[in-house]
Amino acid sequence: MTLTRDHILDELRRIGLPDGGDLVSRDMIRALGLEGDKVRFVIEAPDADTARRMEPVRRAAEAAVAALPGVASVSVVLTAHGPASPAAKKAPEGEAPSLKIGRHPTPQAPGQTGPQRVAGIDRILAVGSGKGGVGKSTVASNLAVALAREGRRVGLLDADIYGPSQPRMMGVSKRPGSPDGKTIEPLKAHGVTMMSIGLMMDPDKAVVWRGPMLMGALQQLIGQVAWGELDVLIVDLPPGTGDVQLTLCQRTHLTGAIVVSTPQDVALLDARKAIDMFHTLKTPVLGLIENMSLYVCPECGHEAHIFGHGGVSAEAERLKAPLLGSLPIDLDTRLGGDAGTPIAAGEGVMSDAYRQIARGLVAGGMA
Ligand SMILES: Nc1ncnc2c1ncn2[C@@H]1O[C@H](COP(=O)(O)OP(=O)(O)OP(=O)(O)O)[C@@H](O)[C@H]1O
Repeated sequence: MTLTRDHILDELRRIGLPDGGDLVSRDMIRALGLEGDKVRFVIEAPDADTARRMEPVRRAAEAAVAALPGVASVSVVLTAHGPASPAAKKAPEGEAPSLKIGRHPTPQAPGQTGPQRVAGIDRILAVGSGKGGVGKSTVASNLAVALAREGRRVGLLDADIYGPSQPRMMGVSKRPGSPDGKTIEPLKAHGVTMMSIGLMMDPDKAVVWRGPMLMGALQQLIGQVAWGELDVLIVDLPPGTGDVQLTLCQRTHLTGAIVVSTPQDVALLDARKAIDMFHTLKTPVLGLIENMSLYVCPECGHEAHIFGHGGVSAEAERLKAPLLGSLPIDLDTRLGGDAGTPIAAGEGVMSDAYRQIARGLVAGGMA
């Protein structure tokens, strides 16, 4: 018999807690890892006092899992879901949310199957890319700002759990508040209601979440943030085809996905994988955006196709999906993103380009 996570969880269900329930039913197991014959996991107590009293439980859990056939070593760490750090308490928004971001996802209610709509949000657009660094987050933030300038009620959710960049790009750093400890108050920037997983985490701590915790975090960010009434929510996905994409497409009713790519072949190969994933998950691909398509020399006006030319439009044709726009390499786009003022918030050629993409989406009923 091959050892699986389910075997371990079944064993942990037998470990009762002094105040009722067991380690699994009380949702205390985190980061359960199984590598060959080595098992490791974390028991997360609700507070430090409880954690101190739970040392016998930790030992019992360790012994129980060590006794399973096929287990050579077990490492169990006991931690507490502590109060907010003093730095967070000092945040100008008042109390930091006491929400536990990264908990396990809640199962769908009986009778609920397939992707669910989110109350108050008319459309959800996922912005994805096959490869990192192609400008997906830049496009997501600028598109959000351009749509807001068209009078749409726009939300921007930064779901790039491994490298959230929207706080920097949109120029927000406040920790969101949670007056009732249940809902998270989003922030507002450049006319866009926004929330980023990056605003809920300690920026100095590495993220070590595994699949279920990522899914729980995403569920919370969509369902527990007080988005209000939105015409469109733009979700900035992590690059590639991982758990976040899968969860979002399977659990949430999406209007569709927009895939950003640079024109060179390697980026396009990865973009194709992302597109295939959306097709498999039955999420309509609404169109492609080519980023960094052209460089115009500011000195002499010479045009250079640094990353190649025509690849994204050919791909769009092959897919029978529209090419929503082509955006050149532009220094001010990069500077604006780094400074927290997306280029689409100002005036000029790039802002016009984003306005045109935004108008196309509105005209097509997609935003
Ligand atoms: N059209 C552009 N012209 C110039 N710089 C750009 C352009 N688009 C994006 N950039 C810059 O390229 C860098 C990467 O962009 P961005 O973070 O948006 O990519 P990403 O695909 O979201 O990356 P990741 O997946 O790693 O989050 C940033 O510094 C951004 O300012």
